[in-house]
Amino acid sequence: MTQDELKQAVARAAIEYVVDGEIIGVGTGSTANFFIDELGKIKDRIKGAVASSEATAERLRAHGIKVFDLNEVETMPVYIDGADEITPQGAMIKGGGAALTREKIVASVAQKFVCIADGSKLVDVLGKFPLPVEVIPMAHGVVARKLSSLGCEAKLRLKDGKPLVTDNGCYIIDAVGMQIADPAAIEDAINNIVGVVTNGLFARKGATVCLLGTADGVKKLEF
Ligand SMILES: O=C[C@H](O)[C@H](O)[C@H](O)COP(=O)(O)O
Repeated sequence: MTQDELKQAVARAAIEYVVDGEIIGVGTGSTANFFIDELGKIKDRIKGAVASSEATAERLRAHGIKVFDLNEVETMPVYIDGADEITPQGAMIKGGGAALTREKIVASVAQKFVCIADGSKLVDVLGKFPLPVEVIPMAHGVVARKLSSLGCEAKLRLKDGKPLVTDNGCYIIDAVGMQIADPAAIEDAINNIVGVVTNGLFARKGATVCLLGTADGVKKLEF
């Protein structure tokens, strides 16, 4: 099976977690996109969705799914999203698509986080994938220096030769080569740097369930 077929398989399997008549939290990225396409097929069963990015909102609307502003929603039963890395304990790195802050916000409102990922995303220790850190633009230099002092190479993410600008008008610094033996401690330490909006570690509130696409079928990990 190709990686896309594995992503499609977990996207289909995640439909089981959709609660009829409710608002569903929807993530960002290629796996989440496959999920949105599946959600489109059962759109009449749900009230709508909260999107974790402008790209996701656009794709949801293209399927005729109503997109709610998070400020209109107090709680939702489930948030469904991909990950860049996930451990057997449910801690994740997210933000390869620069949507980490909105993802963390929407996930914080959901009762359950269902992570959908192809098998290549399962790792024993996080950190091979560069850790994304969203920063206030005027602070990117000082934040990069402080990140470097934590033992990584801090690289400003570029797009077409210019700093990539997130949906929140901020920049992303990718922390390359960070040793993440204790994800919760690193998540807190980075979030405490002045100028950081948030970082892509989901350790404090990680996944509740992970649907992992493998050659032997979809495996379910519960945390
Ligand atoms: O900002 C992007 C998100 O955190 C994605 O969920 C993550 O990068 C995984 O994306 P993909 O499903 O494309 O591998």
